[in-house]
Amino acid sequence: MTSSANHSNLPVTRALLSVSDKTGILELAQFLHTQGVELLSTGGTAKLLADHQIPVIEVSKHTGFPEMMDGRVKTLHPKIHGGILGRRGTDDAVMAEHGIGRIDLIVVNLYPFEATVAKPDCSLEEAIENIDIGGPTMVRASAKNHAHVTIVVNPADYPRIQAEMQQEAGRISLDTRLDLAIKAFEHTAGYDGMIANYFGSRVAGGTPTAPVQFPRTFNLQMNKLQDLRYGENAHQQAAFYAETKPPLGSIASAVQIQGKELSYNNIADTDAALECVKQFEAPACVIVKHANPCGVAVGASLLEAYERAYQTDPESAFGGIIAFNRPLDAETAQRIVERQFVEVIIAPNPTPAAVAVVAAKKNVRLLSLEAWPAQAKPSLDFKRVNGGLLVQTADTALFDSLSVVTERQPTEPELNDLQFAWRVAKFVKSNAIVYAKNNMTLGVGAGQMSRVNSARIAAIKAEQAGLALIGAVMASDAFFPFRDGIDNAAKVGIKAVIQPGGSMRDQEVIDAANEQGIAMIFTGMRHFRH
Ligand SMILES: NC(=O)c1ncn([C@@H]2O[C@H](COP(=O)(O)O)[C@@H](O)[C@H]2O)c1NC=O
Repeated sequence: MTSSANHSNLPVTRALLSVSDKTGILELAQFLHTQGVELLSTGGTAKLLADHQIPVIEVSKHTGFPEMMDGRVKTLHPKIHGGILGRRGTDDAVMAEHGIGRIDLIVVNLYPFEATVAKPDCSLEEAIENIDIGGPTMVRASAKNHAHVTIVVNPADYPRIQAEMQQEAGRISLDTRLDLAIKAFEHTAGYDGMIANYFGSRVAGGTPTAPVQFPRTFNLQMNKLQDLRYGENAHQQAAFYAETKPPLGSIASAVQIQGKELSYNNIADTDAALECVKQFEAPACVIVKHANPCGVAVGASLLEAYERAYQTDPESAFGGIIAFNRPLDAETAQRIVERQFVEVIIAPNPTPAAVAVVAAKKNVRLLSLEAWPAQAKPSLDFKRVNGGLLVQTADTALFDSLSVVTERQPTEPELNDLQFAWRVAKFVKSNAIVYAKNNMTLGVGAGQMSRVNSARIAAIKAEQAGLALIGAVMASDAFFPFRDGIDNAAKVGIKAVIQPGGSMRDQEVIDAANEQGIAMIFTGMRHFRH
C-alpha cells in the first residue's frame, strides 16, 4: 500500500479517547499510559478512566471550552481538529502560533444510532440526539490525515495497535494507519447511510413509527466476504459481499468446511437450494441445477429424502447442489459421495462422522450453517437493470388462502402433495410446473416462455426417470390462461392441481377440471420467479 510521500512516523505522544462502546478501552488506556502517552478524553470516557486511576485530561480542560448543549459540542474545537489535521512539517508554525498540540492517535466509536432507532418506541427526538456529530468529524479528520495520525474505530483493532507500538517504540506504521483510515471511512459511510435511510423512510413520506418501505435514496453497505475466481462465466470478474449481520441459516453466514473454492454459480445455486429446503418441516432434500430444483423430497430420514429427491432427475442431479434441512449424517453423506458427482452439499451442522465421510472426496464443497429460526426476518430482493436497481420485499409468503374451486375435493394425500408441490413451485423459475406425489417431485418444468411447454417438459422428465404420473398432483406458479393446461395434465394422469387462479378464463379452466374429475385449489397468490 502507498500513501502521500509527505508522511511522518513519530512515536505516539498524545491520544484522544472518546467512545460510546467502552469495550476494551480501559486496557488500551492503561497500555498507552504505561507507554508515556498523554490521554485526552470526553466526559463519560474520561470519568471511566479516572475511576480506574488512569491519568487523563478532559477535552474541556485541553480546549479551555466546556462540553455544552447536552454533549452536542464536546470535541468540536480548533485545538482538537487542528491537532488532528495539522500536517507535520508543513503546519508546525501555525500550530505553534495558536498553541495547538499534535494529537497522534484518535480512538472513537460513535453514538449507537442503529440500536437506538431499532427500538420500536424510538421517537424522532431520540433518534436525532443519537446522531453523532463530533465523533464522525474526528474520525474523518484523522482518516484524511492518516499520513501523520492513527484512527481506531473498532475495539477489535486495539490489540493490533498495542502490539505494533510495543514492537516499534511507540510508532504505528503508515501501512497500518492507511488500513485503519480506510476502515474509518467505511465506518462513517455506513453510519451516514443508516441516518439517510432513517430520515428517507421515516420523515420523507413516513413517520418514526410508520416508515415507508423504500427510502428516498437507497444506502446499503455490504462487506466483501471473498473475491471469486470468476463470475457467471470465466471472462467475468466477481466477488461475494455480505450484510454486516447476515441472517442465521443464510448462504452469507454459512461456513465452508472443505472442498474447492466456491464459485459465483455455486453460491447462487446453493442459495436457491437452501431457501427452498427451508420450506419444509420434516427431513427434506433439495437438489438444484442451474438455479432450479431438479429434485425435491421429504422423507422419514435425511437418507430417504435424498434417495427420493435424486430419483426425480438423476441426469440433472449430476454436478448438482444438495441442500438439507437437518444435520447431515454419515449414512446420507456416504450415499451421496459414492453415487454421484456433487458440487456443493449444505446442511445445518453436519455431524463429525459426515464430515469425515465427505473428506474422502477432497473437491466436494461442504458447507455448514447454524439452524435457522422458524420465521426468518423478511429482507429485500434486488435486481440490477441497466442504469438502475429494482428493489422489492422478498417473496416470503406462501399463499393467500386455499380454496377448492372444483366439484371434487382433494383427498387428504392429494392435499398434502398439493401443498408440497406448491412449496417447490415457488422456487422454480417461471413458467414453473411441478408434478409431485407422496412428498416427492416427479417432474419439474422450469423457465419456459410458455406454461404448456413447462408442463410438457415436466412430463418428459417423469417419463425419463420412469416415474408414473397417474394419481399425481400438479402445481403451477401462475394461473392457467386457457383450459389446455388442465386437459394436458389430465392426459398424463394428474388428479389434483394447485394454482393461484385469477385468469379471465378461470371458469373455463374450472370447467375443464370438473370435466376431467380433477380437484383444483386456488391459492390467491402468484409466485413468479425470474
Ligand atoms: N459533540 C461532540 O463534539 C462529540 N465529540 C465526541 N462525541 C461522541 O461522544 C461519545 C463519547 O462520549 P463520552 O466520552 O461522554 O461517553 C463518542 O461516541 C463520540 O463519538 C461527540 N458527541 C456527539 O456529537
